[in-house]
Amino acid sequence: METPKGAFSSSPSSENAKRKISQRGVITPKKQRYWYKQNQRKSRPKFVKLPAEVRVLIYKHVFSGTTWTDINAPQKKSDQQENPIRALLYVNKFIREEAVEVFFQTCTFRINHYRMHDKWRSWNRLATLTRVRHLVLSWTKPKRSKVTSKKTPYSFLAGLKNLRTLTIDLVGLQYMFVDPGDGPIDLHSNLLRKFKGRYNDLPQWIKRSIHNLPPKLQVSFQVYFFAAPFRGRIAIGGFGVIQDPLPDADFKCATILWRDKNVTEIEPFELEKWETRRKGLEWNDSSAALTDMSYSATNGIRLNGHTNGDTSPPAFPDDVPTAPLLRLSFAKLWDNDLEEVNRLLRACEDLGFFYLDLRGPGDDILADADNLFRVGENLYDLPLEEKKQYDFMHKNSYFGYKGYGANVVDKTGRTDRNEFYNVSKDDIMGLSEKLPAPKVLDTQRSLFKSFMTSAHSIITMVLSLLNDHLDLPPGTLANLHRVDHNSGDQVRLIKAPPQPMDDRQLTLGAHTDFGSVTVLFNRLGGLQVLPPGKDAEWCYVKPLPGHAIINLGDAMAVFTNGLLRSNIHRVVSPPGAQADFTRYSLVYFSRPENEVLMKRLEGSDKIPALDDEGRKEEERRKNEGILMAKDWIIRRALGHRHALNKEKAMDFDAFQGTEKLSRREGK
Ligand SMILES: O=C(O)CCC(=O)C(=O)O
Ligand SMILES: [Fe+2]
Repeated sequence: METPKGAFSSSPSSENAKRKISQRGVITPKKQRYWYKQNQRKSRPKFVKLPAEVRVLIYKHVFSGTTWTDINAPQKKSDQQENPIRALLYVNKFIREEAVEVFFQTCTFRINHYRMHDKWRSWNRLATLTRVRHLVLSWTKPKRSKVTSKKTPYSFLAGLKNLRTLTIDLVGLQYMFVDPGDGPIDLHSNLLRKFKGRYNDLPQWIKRSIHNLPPKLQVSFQVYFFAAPFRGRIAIGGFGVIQDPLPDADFKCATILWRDKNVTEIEPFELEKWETRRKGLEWNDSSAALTDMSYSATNGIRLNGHTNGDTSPPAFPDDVPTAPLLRLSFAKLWDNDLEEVNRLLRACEDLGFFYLDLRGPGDDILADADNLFRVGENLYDLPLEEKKQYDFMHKNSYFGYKGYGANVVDKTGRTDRNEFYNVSKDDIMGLSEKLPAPKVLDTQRSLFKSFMTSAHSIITMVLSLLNDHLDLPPGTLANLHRVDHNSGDQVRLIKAPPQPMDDRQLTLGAHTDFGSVTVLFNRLGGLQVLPPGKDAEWCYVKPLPGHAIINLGDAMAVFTNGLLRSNIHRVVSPPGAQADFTRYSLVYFSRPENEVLMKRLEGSDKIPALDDEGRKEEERRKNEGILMAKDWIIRRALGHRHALNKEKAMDFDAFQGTEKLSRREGK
């Protein structure tokens, strides 16, 4: 909401403020002095002694988000007591004159058509009408039609000279019931018909009034969807229109979130997203549905018990321990900025994790990442049966889909709490046979290609800088990771739904990444790293907008015999209130080309020589047939799949990566 222009930009004691206030014609300096003295004399609380801008902030705080159904002032003392917020306007003349402006700028008036017949006459006469900025008209088809007059009750709209937003809420709850377990349902056409019906119900004179509103006025219609538990069944419905009846109107749709039978949040969304929403209308995950009946209302009507869908999640809390990742600039590294390169080296040796600020030169990949997050949401909206068709583990491939709970995450045999889908770089770049994939992915191959190309070039830059630092022959690392050669590089789209409050477990088990360099995009918290050292504790990595999280994997630790770190990390429920939200994340994993050997690299004096333990380790890899990057990665990626490996999936020693090297327990 706007601050009254210029009126309160400095303290009342300053000449400037006095001049501005008096220019506004609301309070003259004389009046101000008078009230000030009055207050001093009576030794009342010194509210008016506060700087004017602070008073305005207080008024705003009190009034913001309030909705009123009555434009008239409360007439009696008892009205004011019932209405403590508006009572602020009646404390005294000074406060009223100041606050009333803020009141009208900040709050919304709502008129229900049903009650118009006894309101509109008095409203028509009100001088205050010109001050109203935000109005919601809610329309219910009257049961007993009291509104007979041909003279439109909406003539008062013409008096709303300063109206900024008009929201037309075609209330009229339409709902249907669905039994849990009914399986996929397509409600779209049904709801569409009902919404159109609501709009058609509007009398011509209302439509005319709406059409005659000033062109600049922002008119919006509301569409609400909801899904709410009701006597062991699910009521699903919506109200409003979803068709733009005014060609130039700013059409808005909204999703309502119900919690404990109350509307707690309304999320607006643009019409272009309607198609995406529509897909969400299919309720297709009946196995996950309704484990929690307390509420559910999501992007359309996707019920999975705990999710509250894609209303904006709260910020990452500031009272949880976070890992001290360095924040590096892509632009500076690209320019070979000496200081920035030194920080990169420090980050790769100390923690093996850092943030990369991509804003500016990395805007393209940031935009691709945003789009891929949406692709991820569409992908996971597919029915489980369809997604399962793309699980290729039985063909000894980790590309494709991994179902919820398919991996063991600890020695006790607990399973993960996420789904993911791996998209192969070789497939997208046409370097290998095309894998079967769902349409939502197949139609996005050029987006994947663009994202993969950008991610790979970031990785090549990091590898080249590390190469210089390690004094390896020029191009050594980059030549083990050529984008046009076969490797296990992949994009991973991950979805982790919220977990029940009393049963939160690992979403993704503790691990080191299997390959070389990982580029990760997070929106919600939940990723944790275990810093080196014996007594270290898990710390969250706070997602930063415009930044990727970069980390090194097993191959870099092996190539450099532990000089560079491949840090252990895991994923848990997002911290604080974020835990109620579905966590999507997006990763690019780069890996050495298929035939590269997982061994200490030759050719650098900086890389420590292998000790006995290290030599044994290399020998073991050779004997187990996992010396080649390709085999190393398959073993790591599929080892914990219980459907493949049964009891063995719990053997964390058998499938370990460079965890021990990463722990540096002695240091
Ligand atoms: O989702 C995340 O933030 C991390 C995922 C991850 O570590 C992985 O897939 O290897
Ligand atoms: Fe990872």
